[in-house]
Amino acid sequence: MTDTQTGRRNPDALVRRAGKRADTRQDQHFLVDDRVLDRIPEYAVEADVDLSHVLEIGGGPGALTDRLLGHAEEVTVVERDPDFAAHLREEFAAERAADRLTVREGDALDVSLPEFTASISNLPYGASSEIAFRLLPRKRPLVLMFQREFAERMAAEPGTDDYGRLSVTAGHYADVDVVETVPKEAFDPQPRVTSALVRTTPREPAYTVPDDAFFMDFLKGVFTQRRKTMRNAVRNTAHISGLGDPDAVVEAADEDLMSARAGNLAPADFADLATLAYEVGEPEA
Ligand SMILES: C[S@@+](CC[C@H](N)C(=O)[O-])C[C@H]1O[C@@H](n2cnc3c(N)ncnc32)[C@H](O)[C@@H]1O
Repeated sequence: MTDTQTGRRNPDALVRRAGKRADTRQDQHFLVDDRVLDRIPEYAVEADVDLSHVLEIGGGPGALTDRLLGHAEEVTVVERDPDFAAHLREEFAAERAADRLTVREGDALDVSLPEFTASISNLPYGASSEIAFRLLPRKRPLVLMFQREFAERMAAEPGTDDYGRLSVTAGHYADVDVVETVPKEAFDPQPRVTSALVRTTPREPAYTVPDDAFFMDFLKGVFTQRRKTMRNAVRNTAHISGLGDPDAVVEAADEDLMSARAGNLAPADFADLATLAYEVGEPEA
């Protein structure tokens, strides 16, 4: 199981030992490239991230979990597949690592997440955006594997085609760096797409918004009308943002911002606008 030269568990052997075929409908594409696996936690170490309690979403057979236990004091893994959750508990039970590892069987979109100091994960790509929107407001450093296009949208700058709700949300909470592109060959079974690792560093202080949930809904609304002026987008998407009086927002907001399109505004502009909208636009309670 353990490579005697590197002291690392062999990911292929872990997959075999899990005694289960990967189900790609559940986004089960496992990392089998030792060099990539070794580098992932290093991206956190080189940024001086506090690794006292690392959250891993989607542990699978445990090759990344093994690396995380090599760096973190405590690791919590959330895994939806009951067989892999049981496998992870068993795999590390015999080791001293067992008392540093908590396995939570469940869906990362609805299990309660512990207080963590960082999240390092090779995510299920089908749930990337929901998981990112769940993790970013926790304002903790993240090292996450995504589909490459998703990573590029997350890091996109205003005025580019890739810039959207995801870029604004990510840029609102954190500085975002795409630190590595990972080829399909690093996984088994191979995904159809190229992957990329993103590191986010929380902004301190973040731009403040009065209510995170309202902010997310406001962004969702105006970006569904990204080709319209903000004036029209704010008015037309009140059913999404929950604004009772969108006209009051348009009246009170800066003319230039209302004449711009969502794709050209910076994260700080959205924070200001959402704050104003929350104050004067009668959002749903
Ligand atoms: C891309 S694999 C990564 C596995 C392992 N960490 C690795 O790097 O090889 C994603 C894992 O997430 C699990 N998963 C899929 N959807 C999930 C969800 N909604 N919540 C929690 N785990 C999920 C899958 O069962 C799978 O084990």
